[in-house]
Amino acid sequence: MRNINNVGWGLVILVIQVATIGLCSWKIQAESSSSDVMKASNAATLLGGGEINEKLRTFQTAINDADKEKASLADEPNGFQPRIHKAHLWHALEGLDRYPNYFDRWKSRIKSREQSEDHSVSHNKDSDDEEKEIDDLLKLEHVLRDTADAVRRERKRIAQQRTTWMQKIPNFLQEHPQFRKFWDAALYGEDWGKWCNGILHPKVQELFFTTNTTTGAIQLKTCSDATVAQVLSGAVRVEWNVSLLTELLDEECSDVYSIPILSDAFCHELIQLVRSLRLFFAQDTTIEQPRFFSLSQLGITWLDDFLFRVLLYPISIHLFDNIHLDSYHSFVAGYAAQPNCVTPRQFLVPHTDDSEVTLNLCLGEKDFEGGLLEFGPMRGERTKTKLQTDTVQPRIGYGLLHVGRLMHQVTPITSGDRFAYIVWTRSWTDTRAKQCPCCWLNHRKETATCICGPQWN
Ligand SMILES: O=C(O)CCC(=O)C(=O)O
Ligand SMILES: [Fe+2]
Repeated sequence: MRNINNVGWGLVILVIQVATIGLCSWKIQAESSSSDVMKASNAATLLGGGEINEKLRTFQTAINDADKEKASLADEPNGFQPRIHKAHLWHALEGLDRYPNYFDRWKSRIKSREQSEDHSVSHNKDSDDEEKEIDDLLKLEHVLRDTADAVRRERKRIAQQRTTWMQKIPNFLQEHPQFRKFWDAALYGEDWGKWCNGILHPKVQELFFTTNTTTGAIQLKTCSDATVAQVLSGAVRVEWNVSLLTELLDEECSDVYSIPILSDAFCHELIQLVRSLRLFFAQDTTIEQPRFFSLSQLGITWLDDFLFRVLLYPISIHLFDNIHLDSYHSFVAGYAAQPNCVTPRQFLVPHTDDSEVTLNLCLGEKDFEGGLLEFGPMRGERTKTKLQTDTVQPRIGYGLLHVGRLMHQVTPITSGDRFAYIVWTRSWTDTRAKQCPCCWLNHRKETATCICGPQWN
């Protein structure tokens, strides 16, 4: 384990790869090229941003086997299939307002195909084309409406699921009154002393908090006037200075940092809570069972708020090249050699997370064996293809911070139970906004086959 001081901050900065033709640069490029064309030619003949955007498409319908079935269901004389080809949907969404001639691309193609297919039939081609154009617009509208409906249905399902779970909590607390404090709203508004009492790891306590010599109140060092409620709600932002963080963070392996967060005792209490909740819910056959519990979704939001606002948000700014996180999702994952409903995993395959930055906080239990974390290369980097054997032994109460793009896996657990409190965070302004998500997922470096690439624009 290396102290972060030794590696220097230059090395810890994650270089986010920006796609050669990222969305933003693509827009700027398209606009400036079109204005050049506008100047050089007769503006009246150029519609929708200039001829560079109105060039004839040479799109070939190339669909894989899985899509063939769907395709056969679609009544497609002209190849415009926004449900199947995301490029069609993308261009219609991005292009319609800026390129009013969008559908003419397809119209011209249909026209030439029809002409070459049937020279003998003589009917009014212009009106046929117009019908197809309208047909395409309707098709697009249907796809958009169906997608919006699916999103609405999913949101409703999740909201109902949460309501059902929340309605069960009073019964749970009647059976398990010892867990009432987790739902105690007073924790939000009270002074920081409560945080130091039993919840936090002593090292965090010592470095993050200070005692006001006149009032005796415990305060957060870097914004001493802020109350717990102000910080947890995001009304007051926490900013950690580099020297404080260097004292607290260790680099466990390349691009993975550890930080002490929770006390052993509190980790143990959390495990008891999760175990009891799972067993309580499992008795109820009338409700949909969550695979993993998210404490926030069950009404305990203060812990996630604390992890996000006091640690993840301010630390990511320093650690991961000025990433500004804006949302989070957390869950507690349980592992055992013989998986069961409380600990459904035995190991975890190599993967990357659906997150910008991940916090992986080990809760224990004590003495579990196996369940090591192995970290590999960054997704999108071609150079290393095999998962490296950078192994990290999770420590109770310690969190590991890494970007979601870093490959990782969990080795099989051989004895005992292992629980990890995982927080996935997202940011609208970082990797996902700068790089085409599809290229990112497919390790694609060249843009030739990307719908954001030049041949499409
Ligand atoms: O259990 C762990 O330590 C890792 C879990 C994880 O990577 C995940 O759920 O995405
Ligand atoms: Fe993961």
